[in-house]
Amino acid sequence: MTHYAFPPGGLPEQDEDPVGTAIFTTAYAVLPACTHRDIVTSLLPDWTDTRVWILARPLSGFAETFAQYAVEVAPGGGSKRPEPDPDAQAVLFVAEGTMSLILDGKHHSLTAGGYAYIPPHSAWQVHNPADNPLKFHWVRKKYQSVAGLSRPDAFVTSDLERTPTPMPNTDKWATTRFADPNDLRHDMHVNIVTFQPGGRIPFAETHIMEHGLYVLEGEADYLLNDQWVRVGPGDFMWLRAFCPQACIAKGHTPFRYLLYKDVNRHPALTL
Ligand SMILES: NC(=O)N[C@H](N)C(=O)O
Repeated sequence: MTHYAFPPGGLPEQDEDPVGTAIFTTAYAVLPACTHRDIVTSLLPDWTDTRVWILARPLSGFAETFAQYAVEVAPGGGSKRPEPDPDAQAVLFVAEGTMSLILDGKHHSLTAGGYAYIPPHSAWQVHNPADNPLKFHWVRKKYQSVAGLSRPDAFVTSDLERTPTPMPNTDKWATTRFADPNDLRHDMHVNIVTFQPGGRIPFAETHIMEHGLYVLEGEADYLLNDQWVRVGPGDFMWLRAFCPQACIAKGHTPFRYLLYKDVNRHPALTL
């Protein structure tokens, strides 16, 4: 059965040795699942009974484009004003529990695998109507509008309803695309990438798109710049533009991750 990872939370034992697997460099970061404990969560204005692991944010003036959160909403919690920035668009991806989403006046109920694209200037609300926690991933990006192009339409779907598109020349690497790649109104994609055991990115991809990469299930060796790192469920990777990347899926089950990338726009020019 498909499983979608989420930060484990909890507290480490006081006699544990600190695990030194987190990596932070100017080109990439690795925040392993074991670093996502209770004491690194944030609370947000206008959200009740909710805690958030903020995994990525624009950081340095090198034009990072997105923020990425893992959000845990206790029963009865949620928000009537989830997004303070009207220019921000969002992708919500449910890992566990039930999400009640009101989007532009329409009600949607999302369970594990559920996916919502929320354009900028949308009216939306999120609540947890169930008796168990709602756990979801939230990617935020300020929408970069273009003269003559309207904003993209909202949509709600599920990983379980989508058919992954195989990558060229392989049956071991496929991408589940939620937005139409030819629809230039979109300036970000949040896809799910799936590798069968032994599947690989067989060269060091080096491109302008930034990535937030949350491992949903399975294991792999991942190349970041010049370093190979073993990653598994709940590990998060942040890659700045042009950071070389490749991977080899290990183990006996599919390796899957939620992948943010910025797309379809000119880079801003500075003097
Ligand atoms: N690291 C990745 O999975 N990269 C993808 N091939 C991508 O950039 O779409």
